[in-house]
Amino acid sequence: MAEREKVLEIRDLSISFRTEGAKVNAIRGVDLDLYRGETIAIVGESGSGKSVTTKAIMGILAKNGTIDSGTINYTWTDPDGSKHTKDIVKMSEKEIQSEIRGRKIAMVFQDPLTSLNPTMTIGKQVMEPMMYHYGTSKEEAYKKAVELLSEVGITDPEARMKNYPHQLSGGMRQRVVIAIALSCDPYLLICDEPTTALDVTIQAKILELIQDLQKKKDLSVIYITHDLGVVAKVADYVNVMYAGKIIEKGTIDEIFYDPRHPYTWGLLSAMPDLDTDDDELYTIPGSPPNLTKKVQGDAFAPRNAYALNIDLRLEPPMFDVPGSSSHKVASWLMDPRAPKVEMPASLRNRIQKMIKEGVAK
Ligand SMILES: Nc1ncnc2c1ncn2[C@@H]1O[C@H](COP(=O)(O)OP(=O)(O)OP(=O)(O)O)[C@@H](O)[C@H]1O
Repeated sequence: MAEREKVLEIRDLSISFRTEGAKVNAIRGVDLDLYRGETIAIVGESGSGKSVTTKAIMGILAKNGTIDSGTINYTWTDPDGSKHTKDIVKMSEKEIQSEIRGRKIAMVFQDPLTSLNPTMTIGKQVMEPMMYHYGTSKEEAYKKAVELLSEVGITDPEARMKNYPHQLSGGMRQRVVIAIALSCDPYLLICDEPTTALDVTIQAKILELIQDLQKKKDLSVIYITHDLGVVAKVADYVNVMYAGKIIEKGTIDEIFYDPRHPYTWGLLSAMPDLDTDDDELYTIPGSPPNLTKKVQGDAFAPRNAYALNIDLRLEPPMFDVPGSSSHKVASWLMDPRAPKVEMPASLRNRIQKMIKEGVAK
């Protein structure tokens, strides 16, 4: 197997927001790795910090946000084979704008309407980034834009170039957004709930499209999503976030078939499947902690039926799951001295079923 090439390495990232009267400690020491051609997913409930983490990578934090500590090292290889690494945290807005955002790293958001300009033709919107970042001539950009639209599955691309976003369906608009994202040949694509706003049948097509393009262009992809069904289809590695921290990470099989953190158990139990009625769906009791207050011990402890005494006092470190180099869990239950705790029987059954059906890709 070829050696894996790391493209992104986040270490100890902490981000806070100033709000009226209080500081929100939204991201509390995140470590994340991404390799070329691979896909990672960041999952977790609303407010766990998925978007803020990826926005920091793109240098688009809200004005009231500050990176308090950490590094976001991005590595790329130039056409001459030379390797470069830069810490995005230390780059100026101007550098990020010209080198990173929309060029080496591109993003696809949930709602294509918010990322498209309603007053500009599709063609102009696909052409502009190439002309801005690479100084591509208008003629060349036009040619490339038509090619890109056809590559993302838009039929009659020359006619579509003249259309405005409202003249296209939701799925088609998302294809245009993907074409724009790919127009500057990025290394890394960040997809923030890319299919949530779309019909189920269209969802599957868009995911397939992203996967095909990823293979063709050897892209690294980060998905952020609530939807574990999407994760199972696309991800190689999963990072589970809770209250601004990654609390479990591993390969797709490790997270879906051998989850260890009670929060991950909760997320998997809450995942709808074809046999579950919506009204019998499990929800994790309680709500996430207030991040304006100092979190004492394990942030999940108050919602955790398996919490130990130590969870209320001390924050758990990342434990390695024995026998795996990729599976890591921040829970005192992983300490060799902890009592042995089994996941709920209903989840165990569910996982058996998932294994049988081969739910994870
Ligand atoms: N500009 C801001 N000002 C204050 N707090 C913010 C700001 N942006 C984000 N936060 C807080 O940071 C935390 C993480 O938010 P984030 O949007 O990353 O969550 P998320 O996991 O992406 O949620 P969702 O799935 O709903 O998008 C939340 O507590 C949120 O309220």
